[in-house]
Amino acid sequence: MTDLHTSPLNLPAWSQLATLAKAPQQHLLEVLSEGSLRTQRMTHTAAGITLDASRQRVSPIIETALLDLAEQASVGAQRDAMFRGDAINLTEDRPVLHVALRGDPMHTGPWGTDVQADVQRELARVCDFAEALAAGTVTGYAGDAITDVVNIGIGGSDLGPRMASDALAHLADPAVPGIRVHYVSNPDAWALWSVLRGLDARRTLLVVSSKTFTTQETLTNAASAQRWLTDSGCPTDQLGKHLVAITASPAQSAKLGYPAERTFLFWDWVGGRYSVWSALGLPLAIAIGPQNFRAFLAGAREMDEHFCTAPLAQNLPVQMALHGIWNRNFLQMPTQLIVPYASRLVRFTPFVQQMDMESNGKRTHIDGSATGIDTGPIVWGGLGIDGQHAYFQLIHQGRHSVPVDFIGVQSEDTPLPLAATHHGVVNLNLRAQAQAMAEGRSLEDTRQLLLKSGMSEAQATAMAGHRSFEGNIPSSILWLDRLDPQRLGALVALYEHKVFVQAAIWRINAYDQWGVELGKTIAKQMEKTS
Ligand SMILES: O=P(O)(O)OC[C@H]1O[C@H](O)[C@H](O)[C@@H](O)[C@@H]1O
Repeated sequence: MTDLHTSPLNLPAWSQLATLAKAPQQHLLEVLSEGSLRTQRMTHTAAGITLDASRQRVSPIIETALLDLAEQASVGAQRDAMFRGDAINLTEDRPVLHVALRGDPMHTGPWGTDVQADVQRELARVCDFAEALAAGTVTGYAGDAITDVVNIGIGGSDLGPRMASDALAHLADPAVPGIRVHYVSNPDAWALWSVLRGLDARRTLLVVSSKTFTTQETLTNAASAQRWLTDSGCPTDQLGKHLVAITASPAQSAKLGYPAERTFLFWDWVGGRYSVWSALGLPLAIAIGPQNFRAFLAGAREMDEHFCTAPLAQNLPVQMALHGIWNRNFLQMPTQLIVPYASRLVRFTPFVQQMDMESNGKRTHIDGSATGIDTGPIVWGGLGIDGQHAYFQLIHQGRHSVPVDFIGVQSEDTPLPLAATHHGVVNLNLRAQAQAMAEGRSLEDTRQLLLKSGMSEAQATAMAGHRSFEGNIPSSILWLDRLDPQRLGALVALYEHKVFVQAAIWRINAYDQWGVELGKTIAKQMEKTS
């Protein structure tokens, strides 16, 4: 790769944006009063997801400068290098090819035939195994069909499949007996016991998910769960019937006794936090069925195609990344709130939190120099409606300015008689919050309202400060047509590419995570000396 900047500070568009940020800007209330033309211009759809970015604090001239920044930072060339399999993870000298995991099974992508063959082979193994489980042909030591799967893994080996299993829980029909999938990540004894105590060891399968197969927390839980199996009657020489390993280090899992035919592989070029598309998605494939798992991959592929082909001005991940950079680096907003309004997306924010913060929480450029600018935002949040009754107060009236991603679902098909009423309440609230945050309510408007409600002049003046809202809080709304495997796949890929684009502009390596090492090293030293 040639001609890549080392710091965005050297790019002309960065200086232009810095100048624009100092100039007075219109309040969002005024901006939005321009009407629907702005909304049309700033609303784009791909893969069943519509991004309405009209409430971002950008004027047309800022939008153009942001697009210039993406061009000058060679985002397109960097994207192509990732899809080609160049070793863009420079500190670990590895390609970054999670996109190949959801590539078209019928057409080899730019990553080439070797990667394609490996990916499709493991995907077929995963789907076959999920099918065999569903058919009841996978049995335990006493010959009983497996009914419960316990995924033991942490970080990237937990958050993705767990988030997606929750988001797509409606695909498991409670009237049809299926396989129940449980997740255990924390090595606290209760976390494991609270799952195992309800299970029958003869019908339980342990799926130990770990890229490295050296993670202390996961190995502690795995050893403890194996002990529970043997104490419950499983003969030691039959333990293999209850074990599955998912790993990029098969030598390591073999050493710990995991049978090769029950070991599902991924590779060092898949980052843990980008691994839900790989064999690591096995618990998800079990929970929702292989066909739905393939649809999840297909949705991500649709977003990949959009990312690779749509002009930058209409490119969803590029637009989200640029608005994030404007908020982070030029409007000095250090956090990013993500609030899904569909309760099934309850784990989406923690999932993106790992993906974004572990990827872009960096202070060193790719060339080893210090960035000198802020990089990845502090990602936080949770379900929107619940948040309204908790921390939204600070967003509306606190002194921090917090940009928001609202995530909503257009159509709802829960078979509850009043489902449409529920859905109306949820989406009405989403829209109301986005509007309230953007427009606010001025001191004078508030005072007038209070007077109209019957307050005296003195009372209204005293109360107005407490009851007015500055507004001007930037937000985007992401509307999913519906919550299905395809849209969920596309949504996850959208955030992955947003993170990629920001890293490409900041010129940091989004794909290593040296920051988690020091604590682990100290824990090991402490273990030795205690
Ligand atoms: O999959 P494993 O090798 O067990 O790693 C599990 C997790 O732990 C690490 O500390 C990293 O911070 C994560 O990126 C990773 O997903």
